[in-house]
Amino acid sequence: MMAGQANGEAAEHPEQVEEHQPPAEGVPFPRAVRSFVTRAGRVTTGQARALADLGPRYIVAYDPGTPDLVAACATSAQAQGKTYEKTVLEIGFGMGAATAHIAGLQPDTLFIGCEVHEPGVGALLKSMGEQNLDNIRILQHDAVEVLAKMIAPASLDGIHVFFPDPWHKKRHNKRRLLQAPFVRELATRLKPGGYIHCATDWEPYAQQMLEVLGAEPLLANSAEGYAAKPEYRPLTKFELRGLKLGHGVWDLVFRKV
Ligand SMILES: C[S@@+](CC[C@H](N)C(=O)[O-])C[C@H]1O[C@@H](n2cnc3c(N)ncnc32)[C@H](O)[C@@H]1O
Repeated sequence: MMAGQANGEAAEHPEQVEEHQPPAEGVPFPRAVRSFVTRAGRVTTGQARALADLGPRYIVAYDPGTPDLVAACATSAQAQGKTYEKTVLEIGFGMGAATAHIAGLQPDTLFIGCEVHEPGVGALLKSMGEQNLDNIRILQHDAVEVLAKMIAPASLDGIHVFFPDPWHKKRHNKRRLLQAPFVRELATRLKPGGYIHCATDWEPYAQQMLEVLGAEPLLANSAEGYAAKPEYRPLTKFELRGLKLGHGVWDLVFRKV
């Protein structure tokens, strides 16, 4: 079971989808290989209403003609009289529970969330409306492309990747998001001193994260190995249930040197 399912995501598991095309050498994600599959999932009435009412204000269109999304967001926020101290990118926010929680704790930080699953986008917008949150922008697009085309070098204060799809089966491991070439790209987008915080409940993926983050010369581990869970990351219902059953969760926090 995966983290997102406890939040009401579609039951269809991405790893049920076969993928036959091999990845090209040295390319983070050749277009034949993506870290996600487009899942069926019903948009609820509340999510649809949030998409219609709040989407126009908070959803940012994917546009490779905007090479510095952080600056563009800062400019449009300033036009509305708001200045943010920091900008954090979250990749794969699922239903957005952690995103909304952290955005509520850190009102002076702008959170840019990428998620491809439309019910998740609707769910986060709904939470934003309910919690009166203004400091989140959403891209409903592949984060790999967003990072490559829209995030300028050294523009982010932080990156969150919570419970990325683990792609358990050996033949699917190549679809994991956190691999060396992509980690290098992530690191280049951080400001010096900026951080990347990853969490997973799948130990082999935790080990892979530790290995690839640890091997990236632009990053330094903030802990000896795995980190203690930072207070801002909430425990999801799924995670609490897993912890009660004795399942592990691993957090990793690395800083740009
Ligand atoms: C296992 S879920 C975890 C969701 C959430 N972070 C949580 O902790 O509940 C992983 C999410 O990442 C999204 N995802 C995977 N690859 C992505 C990509 N390249 N760009 C945007 N979203 C992606 C999936 O759609 C899915 O919702």
